[in-house]
Amino acid sequence: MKRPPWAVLALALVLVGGSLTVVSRPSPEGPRYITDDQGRAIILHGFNTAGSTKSDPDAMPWIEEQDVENEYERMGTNFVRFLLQWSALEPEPGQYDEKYLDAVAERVSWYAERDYHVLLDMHQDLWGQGITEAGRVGNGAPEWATHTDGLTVEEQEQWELVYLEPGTMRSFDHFWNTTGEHSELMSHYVRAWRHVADRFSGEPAVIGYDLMNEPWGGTLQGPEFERGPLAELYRRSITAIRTVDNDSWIFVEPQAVGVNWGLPSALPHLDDPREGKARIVYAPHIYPLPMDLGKAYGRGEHGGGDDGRIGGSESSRVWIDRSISLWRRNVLVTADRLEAPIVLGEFGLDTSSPGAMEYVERMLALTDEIGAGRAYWSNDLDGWGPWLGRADGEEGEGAKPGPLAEVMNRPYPRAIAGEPLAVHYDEPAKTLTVSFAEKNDGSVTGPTEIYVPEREFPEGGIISSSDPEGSWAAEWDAARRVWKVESAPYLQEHELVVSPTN
Ligand SMILES: CN(C)c1ccc(C(=O)NC[C@H]2N[C@H](CO)[C@@H](O)[C@@H]2O)cc1
Repeated sequence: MKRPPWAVLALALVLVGGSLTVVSRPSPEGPRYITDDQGRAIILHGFNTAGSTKSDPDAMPWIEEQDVENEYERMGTNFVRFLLQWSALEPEPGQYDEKYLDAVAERVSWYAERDYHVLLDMHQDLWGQGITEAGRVGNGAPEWATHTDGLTVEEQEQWELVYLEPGTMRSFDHFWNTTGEHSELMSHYVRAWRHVADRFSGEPAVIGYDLMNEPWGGTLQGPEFERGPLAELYRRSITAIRTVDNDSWIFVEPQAVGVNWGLPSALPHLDDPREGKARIVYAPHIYPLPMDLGKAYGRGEHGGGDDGRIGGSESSRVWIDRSISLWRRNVLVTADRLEAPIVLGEFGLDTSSPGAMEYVERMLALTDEIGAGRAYWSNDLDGWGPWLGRADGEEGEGAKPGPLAEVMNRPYPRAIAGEPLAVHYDEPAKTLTVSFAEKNDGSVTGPTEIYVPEREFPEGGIISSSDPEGSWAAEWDAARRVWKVESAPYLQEHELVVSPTN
């Protein structure tokens, strides 16, 4: 599909503009981490569930409980970014649909029973269904909160272009109070978050709240948007949530456009009024612009060397790698400004595209290297997800796993009993190394937990520690395929290595 020339210009801006970014050093003390109720650093690996929510009449994802079981069996994930819809939560101003929240709670319980962490994502794309009469393109905001002022919204072959439609722009401008005519909208949104947090503050499986998916500033863009109304929405939502929930983590996203591609975000530091350390998480997405322009991560199948043009696959991969490097640098700078851990809220692609699995492996290695959690977009049965489609045959079988499930199913530390220093998976050797520093403040009360897949680790594989013989112990939980490791409490640093059974 040919993309408009402006997109190529945008690509050049991203990749050239990024090189002009003034980069301050990421924090000298290294990455920050989300911690659980045992004081352990948790490493979140999972999926967005699900894109199908956007068009479901009940605003629920396609999954049944068996599919959660199947996901754990096939990939050992421990995290889900679960899509919510404001339109289902608050169908009329100030009226919340408790049956909708009951349905959400039921699905949260499916994950809770399997030791997952659930991130509740107030999802939107293109504001909401109400931007067009047919209601076919947007999702998120309820009709009563949608004010296009009669301006046109034409459906587009490229869905992203609908963001630029006059009626869509106006809907966002009213929400951000750029028009000064509907200040009530943001207040409703903030109160809706307070209602959700009040409902789930007692649910330990709910790790936190992702305040808005891929924010779009309408006529406000860049620092004016991120430091203006977007920061205002976040500050008001954080304050409202903290009146009912002191302990959940609050995830904030930069504006999507530009930052998804690798450009810097201007998001400012956000205070957290909770008792104790701040629990704000920086949750960007990555979709490298060359890929958004339809370029694959393949290596040279279609000719085209690295001649500097966006030509064949070889030059595409070079440009995509430049996007990824730019994204890494700018994400670390913003996370350091926010003094926040990083969770990559979305990354994904058509798994049938050339080089797709190499791209996924690149992103898995990158998030390990920067200490970030990750949620793949998405868990849907649409060629992007890990499933080839629903299994035929007996009731209760899950969807059939595809190549992505194979790549995702790898050893990782679900929880680390200290300050992580490095997590590295050596793909060729199928060996995981986890090193961490002892916390001597008594805040850590649980063991390190490491998941390993059946494939190379039929009985758990071989686990070793840098701790002296006899000062550490590893217990194998065959049902969950998890090593639980108690380490010597008096040592400064520990290194655990899990390798395949010979
Ligand atoms: C112009 N704007 C504001 C814009 C353009 C493109 C995306 C996008 O591709 N997003 C990537 C994926 N994220 C959503 C769900 O959050 C998916 O539907 C997209 O594939 C977002 C915003």
